[in-house]
Amino acid sequence: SRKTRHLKWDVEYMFWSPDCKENVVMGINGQFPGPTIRAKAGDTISVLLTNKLHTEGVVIHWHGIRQVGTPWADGTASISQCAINPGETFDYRFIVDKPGTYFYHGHFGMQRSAGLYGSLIVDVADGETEPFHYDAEFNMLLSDWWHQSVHHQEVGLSSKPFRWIGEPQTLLINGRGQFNCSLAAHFSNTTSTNQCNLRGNEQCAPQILRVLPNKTYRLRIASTTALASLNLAVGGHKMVVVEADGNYVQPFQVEDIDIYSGESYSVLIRTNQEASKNYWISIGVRGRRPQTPQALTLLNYAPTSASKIPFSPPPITPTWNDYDHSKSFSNKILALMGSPKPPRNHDRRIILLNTQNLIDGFTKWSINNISLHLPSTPYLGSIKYSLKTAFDNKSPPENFASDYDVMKPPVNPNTTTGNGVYMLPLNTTVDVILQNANALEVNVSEIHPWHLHGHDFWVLGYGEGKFTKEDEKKFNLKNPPLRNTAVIFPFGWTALRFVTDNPGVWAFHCHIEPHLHMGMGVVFAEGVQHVNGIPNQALACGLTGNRFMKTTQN
Ligand SMILES: O=C1O[C@H]([C@@H](O)CO)C(O)=C1O
Repeated sequence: SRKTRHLKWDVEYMFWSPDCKENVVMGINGQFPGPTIRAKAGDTISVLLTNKLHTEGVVIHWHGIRQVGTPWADGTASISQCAINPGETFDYRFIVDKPGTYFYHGHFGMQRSAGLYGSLIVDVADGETEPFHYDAEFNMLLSDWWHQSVHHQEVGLSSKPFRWIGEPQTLLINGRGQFNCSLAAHFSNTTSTNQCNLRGNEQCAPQILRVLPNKTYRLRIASTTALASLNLAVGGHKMVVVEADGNYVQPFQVEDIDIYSGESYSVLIRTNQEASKNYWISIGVRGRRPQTPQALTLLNYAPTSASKIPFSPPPITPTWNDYDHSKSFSNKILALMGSPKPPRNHDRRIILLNTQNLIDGFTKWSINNISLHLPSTPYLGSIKYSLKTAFDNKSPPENFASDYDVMKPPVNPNTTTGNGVYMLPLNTTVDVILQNANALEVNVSEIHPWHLHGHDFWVLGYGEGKFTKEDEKKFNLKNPPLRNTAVIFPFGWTALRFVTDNPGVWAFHCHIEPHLHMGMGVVFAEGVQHVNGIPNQALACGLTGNRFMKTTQN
């Protein structure tokens, strides 16, 4: 019984107190985070999205949904569609074909950082079952929050001298965090932290996970952070990881999980601990020197009162730069037996060097020495209709200079902007090697979670230093996990493989919002001549606007 789920959404700015301090957030239908979409695999989602912002366009990306046959609904401004103007409505209509834990978010400017996000949960189709058992589930959408407005942040990032956004003030769980107090001040040895005095009905009050003893719970955890890499632990409870980015994985047990921006996991916990106690769920920052307190909430065993403080302090986040811990977690993620396997060989290999650079003194990120600057006409229309002046037709480089030292800052940090695309013919197997490098400062290389639109890819492996031809011998072709986001570790590389079976124009970028703003992404155009039925409204701007707005359907 496949059905179409019709939703009507208004996007607007509103006052909200995500971390007990009032601010302006982007909300949907008066809610922050936006409404959770719940559907069954095979359903069609139709979101009639009205832009109620007074002076800005908006688009929404359905993160992890491949948009097979509907590339114009991917919600990427300048890539798959024109931004929706104030007062206008766009119908996002697409099929959710695979069960899993997903989310949606703004993909124009830094609107995701401004709070434009929500959860998208796809259950198995009627008559199907998940390959694991659980009694009930909870949904946890993780994000990070700054007090400075996103406009202020964008101007700082685009200024000379560069002004970095710094670390977040607060981590949020389902849009809720505490800035000026702690739920666990009792356990703190500093007196500067106040114990929170919340009634529970505040916008910043934590959502408590109420559980029954001796049951199995599925925690659906997704991260839409603007910057922070996170680690999550449940005091006194082990977790069994069963899903990653909407794909089943070989179950494995851990004490804590790392989750990077753009990723999602399902973990199972068994409520087999003493039922007269409560337990902390704690989330802390990884990969960057933290200046943000842990996010906390409670696992509350019925019938114990939720106001009973746990017996033990919150689980401690592993040291921020303990990358061995992170790598060990990443290497445990393997596809569940029976999952689709990658082709044995690749047709094309694209190596992408990630560097921090300067353009006329402005700080940028570049891929093979080009910092992405999106054109005003969306690629989907300009490629489909061969509007050659819409963007740079020269293909971007597929590799970088062989003498480049990834362990040192760039010898010549100067670079240029560009908007060229990688043209990918249909039905080819593409390998992408993401190569990390030293940033502008000596001995600094950062984590970058890379997200691909329109596809899942197989993660064939991670390695240290510069990728060499020898490294491909170590690729996992047996049970590599399918994902839509994969991290590159400092001074390392990550190898991905995917098959070009989905006509459209797909962004592939660092999911750290300020890094994308600074140019850290590329664009793949895949069999665009096979795309038919682009709604007029998706192209009503730039050169396609001039050309096509008079006809009814392209
Ligand atoms: O893009 C970034 O800029 C800063 C720093 O490199 C310069 O201030 C930082 O930590 C980033 O991730």
